[in-house]
Amino acid sequence: MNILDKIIERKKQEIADAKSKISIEKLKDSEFFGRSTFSLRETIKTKSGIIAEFKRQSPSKGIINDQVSPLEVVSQYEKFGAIAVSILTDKDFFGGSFDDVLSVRNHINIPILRKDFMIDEYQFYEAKSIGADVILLIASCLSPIQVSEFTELAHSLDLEVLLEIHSKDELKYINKNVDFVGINNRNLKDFKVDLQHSVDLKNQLPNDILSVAESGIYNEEDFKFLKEKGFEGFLMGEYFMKNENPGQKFGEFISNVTV
Ligand SMILES: O=P(O)(O)OC[C@@H](O)[C@@H](O)c1c[nH]c2ccccc12
Repeated sequence: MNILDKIIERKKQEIADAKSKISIEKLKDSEFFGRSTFSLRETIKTKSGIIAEFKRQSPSKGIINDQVSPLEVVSQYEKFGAIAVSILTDKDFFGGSFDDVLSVRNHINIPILRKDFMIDEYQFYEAKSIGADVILLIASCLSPIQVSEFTELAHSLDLEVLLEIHSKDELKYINKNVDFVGINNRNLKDFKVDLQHSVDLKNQLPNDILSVAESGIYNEEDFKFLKEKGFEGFLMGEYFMKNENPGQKFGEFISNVTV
């Protein structure tokens, strides 16, 4: 069984447990449920930029950084000009939690992407209840019909949708309602990173779609290469997180590239 299958199997269990503890009606009582969200789409339409990620660990890298708090990191991401932050909420494989989002929501004024493996409607209500603005749909975990139904549900909750694809076969998941298409430079099944593969795929996207280059951007050259190819957004985590002070590292990086 590949790692993605393992994650999904575990996720199903986790969702079943969560549902038995907290009903959707209860999630709707959250102080964040009725808030109006920040739009990443509006920002990215007028300026490209970096979505900076808070990630403690990953299945491919093990522990990346478990010494820093989400608040200290994402506050600096915002201060130095991230257009949004991404926060992993998967616990077992990425060391994240809902608290990581909850603890920063009232302290930053840019969109938060709840980064998780979305496979059930329940998770969209969860995302809304913790104060997320954007959710990720990973094509390789879903069917095209699920992508279109989940997109509708997300929009009804005022959440924007980043659809992640990795291969040519997944182009069929794109529908005109998704807000952005992310091309993952990393293959989630074997963790290989290939930037050229992403550029080739980008060239096959519909013209009017906003695109985000995701993962494996490890230096300024990688960034410039992808920027030149026309991506509007850049999702970066490990490169910042592996430092003692990820926010500071982000600040240095962004001052050395043209976003
Ligand atoms: O840390 P990196 O290589 O900069 O990657 C960030 C982000 O793209 C990556 O965490 C990611 C992209 N898609 C995902 C899906 C699930 C979990 C994680 C991810």
